Amino acid sequence: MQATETPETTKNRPKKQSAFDWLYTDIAIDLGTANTLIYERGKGIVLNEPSIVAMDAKGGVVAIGHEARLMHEKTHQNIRTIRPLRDGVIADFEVAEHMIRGMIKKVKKRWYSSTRKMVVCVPSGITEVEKRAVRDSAERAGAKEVFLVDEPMAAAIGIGLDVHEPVGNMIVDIGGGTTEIAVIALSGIVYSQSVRIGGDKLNEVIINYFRRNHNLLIGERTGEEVKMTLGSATPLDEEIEMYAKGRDLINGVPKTRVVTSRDVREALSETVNTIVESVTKSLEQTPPELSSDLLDRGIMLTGGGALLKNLDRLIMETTELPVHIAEDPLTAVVRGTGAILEDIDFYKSVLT
Ligand SMILES: Nc1ncnc2c1ncn2[C@@H]1O[C@H](COP(=O)(O)OP(=O)(O)OP(=O)(O)O)[C@@H](O)[C@H]1O
Repeated sequence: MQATETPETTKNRPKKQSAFDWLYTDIAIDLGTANTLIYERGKGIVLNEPSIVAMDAKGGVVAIGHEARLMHEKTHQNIRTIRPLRDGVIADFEVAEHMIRGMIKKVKKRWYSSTRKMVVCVPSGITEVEKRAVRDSAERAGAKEVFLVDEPMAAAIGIGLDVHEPVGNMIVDIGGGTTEIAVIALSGIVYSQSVRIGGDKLNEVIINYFRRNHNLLIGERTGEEVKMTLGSATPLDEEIEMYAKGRDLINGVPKTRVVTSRDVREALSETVNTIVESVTKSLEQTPPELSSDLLDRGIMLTGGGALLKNLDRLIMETTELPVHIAEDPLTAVVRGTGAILEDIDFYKSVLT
């Protein structure tokens, strides 16, 4: 893909550090449950691909990212597709390492260049052991120096908030595996909550809905497509419908069923409400002075889940606070991680 210029890349062009600078690449990586994005110092976002690896029976890598996603759920016994991250954390170390290595290879300047600095974002709720696993995977994938940053902090920087200010900001980052809710002030996370519910769970709920109500077995990709097309948190001005294809569970033949946005909303409501309840719980835990900042600033939604129709409206109605969806919510975290990479000294205090 073509590199995306951001204000950080144009403002902070990398200074040459040594005569051998061209031999190295410094990167920032948003290692997500659903998508992995890479930002290269001085260039911007250079890779945005699904976090999937296709492997053969002998453990060799067949494909990574987009190509592997096309094979997902369509493989035979000699190929399997694996998503190495679950709930925001690495679930399969070996495959995660292959994936990081393969993605870095895709964006490498030259075959002989190596990765020097790597800034990686991690969910704020992960354990020290899980953090160690991320660091080890990054190092084994070739990084000489690894820096970790909490995802909501990276998201806040990515959407242009001044995280050093003595003012409270609430970020709700809804990814594939986790929802991260954090109140940030003075370069630190004052309060955070990481719920292991995200877009994947919503897909699963839709798959179960079809199984229960239509005796139809649909795949993960179809479930996600239904969610993105019809899914909503509150009634739509104009309700919509679509056809979904799958396998009939009674006679085993391929079938098509019509599904409406109303049905999908009903199926999603319990999970969506859990996300909203986590936001209200976080508000209850926010210190009063920061809480009053939120009255003016409101809540910022980032991550792909922020795009679920009317989710902002539901959170606004429930909390009675202004709710904003970040511009390009799917890239907010990597843009922030990239901004940190561009000026590590300035952002030293936000690194974990
Ligand atoms: N228009 C949309 N409506 C609803 N959900 C969407 C939409 N677009 C993307 N998503 C969902 O967003 C999720 C991916 O978001 P994102 O890339 O921010 O997650 P991630 O960083 O990979 O996950 P995590 O942060 O949990 O590790 C997927 O579950 C995807 O289905």
